[in-house]
Amino acid sequence: MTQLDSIFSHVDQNSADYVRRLGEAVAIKSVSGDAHHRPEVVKMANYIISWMDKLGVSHTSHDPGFQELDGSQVKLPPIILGTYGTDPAKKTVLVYGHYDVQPALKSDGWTSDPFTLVEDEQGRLFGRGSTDDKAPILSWLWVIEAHQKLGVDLPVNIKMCFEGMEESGSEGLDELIVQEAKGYFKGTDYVCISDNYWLGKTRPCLTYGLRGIAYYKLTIAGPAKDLHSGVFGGTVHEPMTDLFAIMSKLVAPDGKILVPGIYDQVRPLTDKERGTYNGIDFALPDYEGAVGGKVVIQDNEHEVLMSRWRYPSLSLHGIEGAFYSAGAKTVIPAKVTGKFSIRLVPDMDPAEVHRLVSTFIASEHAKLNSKTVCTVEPLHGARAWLADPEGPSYAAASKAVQRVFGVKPDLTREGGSIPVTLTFQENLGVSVLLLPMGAADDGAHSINEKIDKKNYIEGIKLLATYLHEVASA
Ligand SMILES: NCC(=O)N[C@@H](Cc1c[nH]cn1)C(=O)O
Ligand SMILES: [Zn+2]
Ligand SMILES: [Zn+2]
Repeated sequence: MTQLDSIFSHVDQNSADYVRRLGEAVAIKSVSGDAHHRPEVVKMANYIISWMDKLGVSHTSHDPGFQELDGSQVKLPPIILGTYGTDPAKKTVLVYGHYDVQPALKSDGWTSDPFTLVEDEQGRLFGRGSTDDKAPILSWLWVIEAHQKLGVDLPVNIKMCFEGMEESGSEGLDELIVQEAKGYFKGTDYVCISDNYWLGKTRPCLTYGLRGIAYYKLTIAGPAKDLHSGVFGGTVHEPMTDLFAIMSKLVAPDGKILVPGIYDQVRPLTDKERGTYNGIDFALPDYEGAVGGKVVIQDNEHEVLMSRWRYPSLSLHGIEGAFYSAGAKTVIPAKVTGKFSIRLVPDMDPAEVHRLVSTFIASEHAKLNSKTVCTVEPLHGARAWLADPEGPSYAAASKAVQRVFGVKPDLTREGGSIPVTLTFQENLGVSVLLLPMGAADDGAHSINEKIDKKNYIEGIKLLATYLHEVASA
């Protein structure tokens, strides 16, 4: 039996424990976007630290300071830097992940409590953060534990960087990476991140590109207080009317962004790039399954992939300050804030995007001839990331996929954003690889987020095998 064979059977034998521990982590409501949950985010950091202590991973916690959230100063959760092994004869792999999660309420439409991990008869593990990103970050720890339990030498040194603000703009992380590039992060040979998803449900993939993001708050303020629409309706400029008018000018129903100049910065499509879409294992019906309805704009697979990976998109997310409860309250909201974001692609620059967006919104507001006050505030911005999927780390990951799953992985890009990928690539000057565990239908950020038990357990084996392959690369 090889070392990896014994690790695989150890992982299989301990699968119930891994699921139970994922349940402990999911029960911690580490929602970074809500100030009320900040103590839970810190509790999740402590949960990880307690495992690091048990496993002999040395660690330091970095305090990024405070952020302004909902009008008050809120302390940011720690960035945890861990070190396991410092053997100069071994390669060093830096793994990154995040322990915060998106918000979730049962009333959003979850079939079970979002913070109680529930396994169904198909082996799906439902719970907020199950796939994004709690199972992946815990898996790195289980890989270390498996080696220790079996007395197998881990063939690489591992550095770990786990943050608690990824879902809310990664506050303070870039600064720490720049500051520690020649300190803590020195000696990193490769970066590996498990925080995205396969393209479908069966074939694993290696991911070499992500879109960036520019997130906005658009506020329209009018009267000093909410008004009775029977008493004042028809006599005042209404913030909600103006907000709807402006937000409807940002994007067309066919997904085209209407902000003038926004497509000028997009890198042109070459024949070489077009060729990379051939042979990717991706089917429209499966995608519609993940979407949960027949509402896909494009009518062929390549166009869907290009629209997700290499063209920008603009999504309207919500409105703060608007009446949304049951009943028929006849209110004129005094001040409303629309939230929207633009996913950025190579070569879009967040500063230039901000200039175009704020100029356009100011001119659209001026056209309304309204006495309301309109302000646009960028919340966070990050450029797109694109790597060269060649070299020892990608080759090692490809071999690992073939060893664990018996198939060659697809090479993919993705439409989401993990801003730290570019920061690592530019500041550490090493290859960055995304090695996902979850499947396309996991529903990250959505209701009923899940990870399939099979993906979790085989994912632990995948990360272990990747480390062994990297060591011999
Ligand atoms: N798993 C990565 C992920 O979900 N990233 C978020 C990052 C983000 C940016 N602003 C709010 N969240 C994403 O939406 O892509
Ligand atoms: Zn994530
Ligand atoms: Zn996420």
